[in-house]
Amino acid sequence: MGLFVLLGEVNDVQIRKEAWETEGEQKKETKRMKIVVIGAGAMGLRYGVLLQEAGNDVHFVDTWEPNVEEIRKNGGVHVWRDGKDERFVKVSISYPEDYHETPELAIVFVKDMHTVETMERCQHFISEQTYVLTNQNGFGGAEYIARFVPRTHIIAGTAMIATVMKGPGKVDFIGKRGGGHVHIVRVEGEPNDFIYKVAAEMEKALMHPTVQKDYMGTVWTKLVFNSVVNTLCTLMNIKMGQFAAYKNAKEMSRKLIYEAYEAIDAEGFKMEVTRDELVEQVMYVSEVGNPLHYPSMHQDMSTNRPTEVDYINGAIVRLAEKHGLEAPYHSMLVDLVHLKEESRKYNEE
Ligand SMILES: NC(=O)C1=CN([C@@H]2O[C@H](COP(=O)(O)OP(=O)(O)OC[C@H]3O[C@@H](n4cnc5c(N)ncnc54)[C@H](OP(=O)(O)O)[C@@H]3O)[C@@H](O)[C@H]2O)C=CC1
Ligand SMILES: CC(C)(CO)C(=O)C(=O)O
Repeated sequence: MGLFVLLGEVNDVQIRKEAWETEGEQKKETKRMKIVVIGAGAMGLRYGVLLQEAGNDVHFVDTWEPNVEEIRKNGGVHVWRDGKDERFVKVSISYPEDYHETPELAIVFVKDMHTVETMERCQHFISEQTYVLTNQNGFGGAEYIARFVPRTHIIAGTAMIATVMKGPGKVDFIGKRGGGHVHIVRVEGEPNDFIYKVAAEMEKALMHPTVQKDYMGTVWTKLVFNSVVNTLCTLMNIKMGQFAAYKNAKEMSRKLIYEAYEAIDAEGFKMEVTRDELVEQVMYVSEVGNPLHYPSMHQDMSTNRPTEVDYINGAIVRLAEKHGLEAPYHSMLVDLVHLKEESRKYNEE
């Protein structure tokens, strides 16, 4: 099926099938996975709640005080689905310093630029056996984690799942239950039993995981996707569907994706999809997948926080420069986003 191929899953059908086939046995044989989620923002809560509801033992740590205090006070979080069907989910949360157990899996969902300072506060509970998973956007998260954790124990990847933090202790899961998918990949080493165990838990949580084999290709494919959608929606203050509705949206996407792929091809990354397939994916996910979503960078812009543009479009510019190339569209977008970040102070006056 066309989209299936576009989303880069075709190479992994076999791997995915195996994860499905072993799921029933694993349910019987394996105990629940002990998971700590580092960063109880939008995506941390999404993964943590879904994995908890799939039967795992999940604890959250966060450094954002109003969030920790609100969740503690209430004993859980309020969850919406596309702004509707509010429900309350009990969760346990603490500051990193107050957590002293040994998780099998730590899932990092802070913004790229906060990864190092957060990992410093978490390293006491990361044992030699702990695997650390990140599905942060942009290029950098897994590399920062590698300062604290052996590369063989880092699982990187990407999430085509949209989530919005409505305020401390309040999260909106965008998209239908079971919509979206994640790609996971070991930063170093072939897929092993542990990554399949994680995939099986994700499958139970209806997150539709695919185990990939190429770290850089996996991360950079989503990075280029975000370099179009996150950045343009943030600059224009629009939802993904509103971007897709613009008559020249496809041509704009094509220009940005082609420019990025020049640098990527020079570096030799093995991307999940071709440049034209990625153009189609941007249009499809914006139009059909998440038309009502304001991408995460937009959420940062509107809550007066720094964006991840340096890890997304900025990473493309740096890769181009490394190969003596120019990336003028992406370079301009980086400046426009930073200009908009700075301009917020004038709007407040
Ligand atoms: N949201 C999405 O749909 C998707 C996001 N991602 C990626 O996942 C990673 C995490 O993003 P996401 O979950 O969206 O991040 P959030 O902004 O929701 O949460 C991340 C952290 O930011 C801080 N924070 C959140 N909201 C506020 C606020 N209003 N005021 C002050 N601080 C706040 C919190 O801790 P602290 O202040 O200690 O940092 C929180 O733990 C990023 O790399 C993102 O690109 C990937 C796919 C989809
Ligand atoms: C757009 C999305 C959800 C990918 O689908 C994303 O990565 C984000 O909001 O940052």
